Amino acid sequence: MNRAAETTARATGRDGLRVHARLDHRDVDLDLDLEPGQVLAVLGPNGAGKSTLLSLIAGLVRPDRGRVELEGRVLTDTASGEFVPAHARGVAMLSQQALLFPHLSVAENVAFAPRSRGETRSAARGIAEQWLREVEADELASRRPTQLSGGQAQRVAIARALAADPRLLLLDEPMAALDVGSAPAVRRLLRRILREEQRTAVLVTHDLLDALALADRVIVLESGRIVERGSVREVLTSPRSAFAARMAGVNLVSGTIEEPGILRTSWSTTLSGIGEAAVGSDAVALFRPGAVAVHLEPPPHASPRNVIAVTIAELDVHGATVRVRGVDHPDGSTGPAADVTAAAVADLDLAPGQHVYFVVKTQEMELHPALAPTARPTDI
Ligand SMILES: Nc1ncnc2c1ncn2[C@@H]1O[C@H](COP(=O)(O)OP(=O)(O)OP(=O)(O)O)[C@@H](O)[C@H]1O
Repeated sequence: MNRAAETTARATGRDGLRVHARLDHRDVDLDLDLEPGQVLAVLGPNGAGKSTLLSLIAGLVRPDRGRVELEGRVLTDTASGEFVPAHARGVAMLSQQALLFPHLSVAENVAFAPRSRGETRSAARGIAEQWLREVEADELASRRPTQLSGGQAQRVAIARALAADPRLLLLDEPMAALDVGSAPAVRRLLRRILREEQRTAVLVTHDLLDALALADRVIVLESGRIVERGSVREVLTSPRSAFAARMAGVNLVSGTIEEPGILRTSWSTTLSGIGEAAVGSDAVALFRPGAVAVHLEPPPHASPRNVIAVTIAELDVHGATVRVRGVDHPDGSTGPAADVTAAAVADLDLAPGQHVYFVVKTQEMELHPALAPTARPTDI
């Protein structure tokens, strides 16, 4: 099959990835499907279970209960005892560090997987040359890994992963260890490889840019459970978890819907907004920092506006905009943020410790149902 035909088969062929796995001692319980040709970004705080998910898929960790399938092939099944070892899964992993074999040249590193699967020396060399060209690293072929920059080494690691002809790529924060100068070029390269070749991939990242540039779907993990899932756009425009809201740069306040369009927080602030959340249900109010006006006194005729009393925690300057951060809410959740102009900060003479009022129009306040209980019950 030529590359184009192979790509089409990859994208339209059989099932993609299915993971249904529980690991008791890490308290991880995950359940996800990914269509072939899609890239899934996995977001979440430290210790949420992101690396564990990759290890379960790669065959580095066995679940206590569960099943992992790739393109219709069972890789792990605790019910039947099936467990395909890591090297035979057709899964390639790319980590933060390139982890090239130090004693081999760049070309030999990339030729390693084709050689291991039985290609002749010259065929493996040809495959290595092709992938090094693909990642624009062909001129590095005869170098040793110690003679490469971080960005160059990561390009070579990408070529080495692809030369193994994987059915699935696992990317564990591939740009995290690169300096700001080389990360964009590697991100562009990955975007080209993932998107143009319609590869199926799972990408663990802490960087919103990676999710936006590379992924079709997003899951957010917290405490070993998937708390949000959807398209990148859905999750980042209407986040429901505190983590996704922070990543998306929106304010999130939790509470209960007291009457249609009114959310009451546990510290008895009421917020009026627009949205479908039902009376009596748990809900979140979302508003953008740019939609907040900062006042020194509560405005006398605030309706239909929301007035939130805030103590300023800090001021962060981003170009001509200043982000005014409030101290955490009484329930311990992240305090609200407002983006105002530097001129407004000067006029109001804002400073940390000061008591101010954040004012947000009702139309700018979105009310959404809160997340379902975090643990999706598993039936395995
Ligand atoms: N080798 C291990 N043995 C036992 N428990 C582990 C092991 N590795 C991770 N854990 C635990 O499993 C849970 C999930 O950890 P994991 O490393 O998957 O999180 P993560 O989301 O990748 O975090 P980070 O962003 O810090 O890398 C945590 O409670 C962690 O302490």
